[in-house]
Amino acid sequence: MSALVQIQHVNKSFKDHQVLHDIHFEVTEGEIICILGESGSGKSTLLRIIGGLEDADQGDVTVDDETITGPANNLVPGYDFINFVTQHFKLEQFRTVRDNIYSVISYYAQSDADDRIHELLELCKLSEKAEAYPRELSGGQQQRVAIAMALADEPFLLLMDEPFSNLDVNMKTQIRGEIVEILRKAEVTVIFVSHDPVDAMAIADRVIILEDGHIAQIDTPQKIYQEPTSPYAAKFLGPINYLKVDGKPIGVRPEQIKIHKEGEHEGKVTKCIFMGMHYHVWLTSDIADKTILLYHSSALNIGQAVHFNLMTTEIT
Ligand SMILES: Nc1ncnc2c1ncn2[C@@H]1O[C@H](COP(=O)(O)OP(=O)(O)OP(=O)(O)O)[C@@H](O)[C@H]1O
Repeated sequence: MSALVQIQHVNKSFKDHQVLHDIHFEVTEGEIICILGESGSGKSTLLRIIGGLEDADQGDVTVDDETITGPANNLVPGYDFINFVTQHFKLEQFRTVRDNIYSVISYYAQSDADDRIHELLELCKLSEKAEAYPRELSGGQQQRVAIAMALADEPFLLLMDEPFSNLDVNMKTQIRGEIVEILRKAEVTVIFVSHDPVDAMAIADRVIILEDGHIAQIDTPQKIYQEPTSPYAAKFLGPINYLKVDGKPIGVRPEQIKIHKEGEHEGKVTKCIFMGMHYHVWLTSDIADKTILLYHSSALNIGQAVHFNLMTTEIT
């Protein structure tokens, strides 16, 4: 597969504050990429530069071999083959679902527009809601209308800024699952920004960890989880313990620590909390400066002495 998006050595400052440093990566057609980083790390600025809504100071962005330039070079910033979805998507309240989608492609010949709307309603599982108004829809259904609208004119690239951050926590998993299914079926290339590692792991083919405007790591979620190249990248995808074994510092995920009566290392339980599927257990041990977190299938007593093994590939 060829690279649809190429970002080459992009730098960006606001006054004397450099927010992006030599950003360089490619996105293959059909890939879903998540840009993950702390607040202020430069995620939205990077997304806006890719979409032509912000000027880079240096560097190049191309999408399908077309050079993307920002507002300094375009009277109307943005490109018709790149669509944005944000958490604040706006549906027209006095238009039905069908008419909201139609508003994006009203310049199509009527029969083409009707066919496309039919396809999108099916894809986004909204066929039965075609004549409903936004106020008659659930949050997830409204989100799917926003996605249908973003896909309507068949963009090459979809840019999504924190698309799931406004969702109710209880509904987030389901809605996120529905959206990713739609995006996969549509075979659209997606770059989305999030600060939530679960979004990244549940959706992305590859994750870009942005630290203070620098790319800390780009890889699959699995690889970053198992082999992070820095403590910043490691902590972003989930809790991690830093231990010292044979004089060597290593990072170990909680699920890589197994309590066993003949375990190699010793510890003492300081806290144990029931979490549904398992207990979160905290231990003190000679091999760690801070308490160690692990998951265990049954309750342990505070003060109880335990032995444990590390089932690790090392995370340094
Ligand atoms: N138009 C602007 N003018 C001046 N500074 C800006 C502008 N836009 C962003 N910044 C600054 O650039 C830095 C990066 O902002 P950006 O919004 O890209 O970060 P982010 O990672 O998306 O953060 P968040 O997760 O909070 O949205 C921040 O320090 C922000 O204050």
